[in-house]
Amino acid sequence: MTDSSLPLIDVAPLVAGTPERARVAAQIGDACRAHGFFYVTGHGVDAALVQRLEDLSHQFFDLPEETKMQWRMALGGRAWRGFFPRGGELTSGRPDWKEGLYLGTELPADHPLVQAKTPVHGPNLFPDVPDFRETILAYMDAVTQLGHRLMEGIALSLGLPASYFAERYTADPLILFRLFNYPTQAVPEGLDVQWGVGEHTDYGLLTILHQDTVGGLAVHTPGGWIDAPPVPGAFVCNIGDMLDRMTGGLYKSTPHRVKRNTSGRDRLSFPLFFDPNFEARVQRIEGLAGADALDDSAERWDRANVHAFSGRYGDYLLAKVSKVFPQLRDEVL
Ligand SMILES: O=C(O)CCC(=O)C(=O)O
Ligand SMILES: [Fe+2]
Repeated sequence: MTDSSLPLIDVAPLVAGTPERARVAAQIGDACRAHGFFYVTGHGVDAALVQRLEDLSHQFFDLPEETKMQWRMALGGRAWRGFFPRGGELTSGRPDWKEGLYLGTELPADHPLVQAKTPVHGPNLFPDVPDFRETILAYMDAVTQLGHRLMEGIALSLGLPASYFAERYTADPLILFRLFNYPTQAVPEGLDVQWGVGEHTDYGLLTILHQDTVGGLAVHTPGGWIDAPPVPGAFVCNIGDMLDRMTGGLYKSTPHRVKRNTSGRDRLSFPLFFDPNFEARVQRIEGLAGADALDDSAERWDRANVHAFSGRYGDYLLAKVSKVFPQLRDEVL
């Protein structure tokens, strides 16, 4: 256990594909039914790679804002990539007190999906910090591989074949990745900021998050808000709206938020969103016991009923993202 009540799961057998992975899958299943949040260790992602990404991210965020604005999101166009400044992203209409770099699977300009102007697909806007590009790409690759293994565990935990999600949704997953910096600096007078990130659920299947040692993430469990403090060497995983939708609410996408950082040190966090392919049509999994697909919109942060959604994952995502970055909506939609 950790010093919060979220479970810590050693996923080494799942990563290695040994028979003990059934036991790991059962632990993941318990966590998804109880909280939708868990920590993973034994994940095989190189600690030195994670440390290198932290060091380079500090180098980047320590640059003057006008330098970082050379890589601003407006220049990323439909690919939805690049830097956004403090207060530049909204949750439920209010600015969050964080800055970030939006990234995703690196696709060249002549890739068919980019040629077809598919939103959120394209080349990244890599800042001019030595080794940053290579480190980001290596990290996204390693954590995406982990995402495939964790989805196998989630499938097994539902009594499905390990390849269930890969066959339907994630052979070519949509990977969005963000580097966030939560500045410890005070919020300027007159800006209506309450949180580092306001309460929300994630949109897709599974989020795999590295956070540094500062802390601030909290999870809204059925029993109330609990902290998800940093656990050295562990990733925090949580399930998103599409898994809630597919499982008929058996695995809930759990609301979470990040406190404003007043620690005296900037806080870094790196969420990687492992999501269905943009074109995938999201369907309910047949025959799951206990899945009642209850409309819980009255209690949800966004008052939405995820079970009423049908269509392409990409459409769900775009509808959400345009609320977060209203200024980019016209560019992309
Ligand atoms: O920074 C964190 O700890 C969480 C960020 C988050 O919830 C998100 O980006 O969806
Ligand atoms: Fe989140």
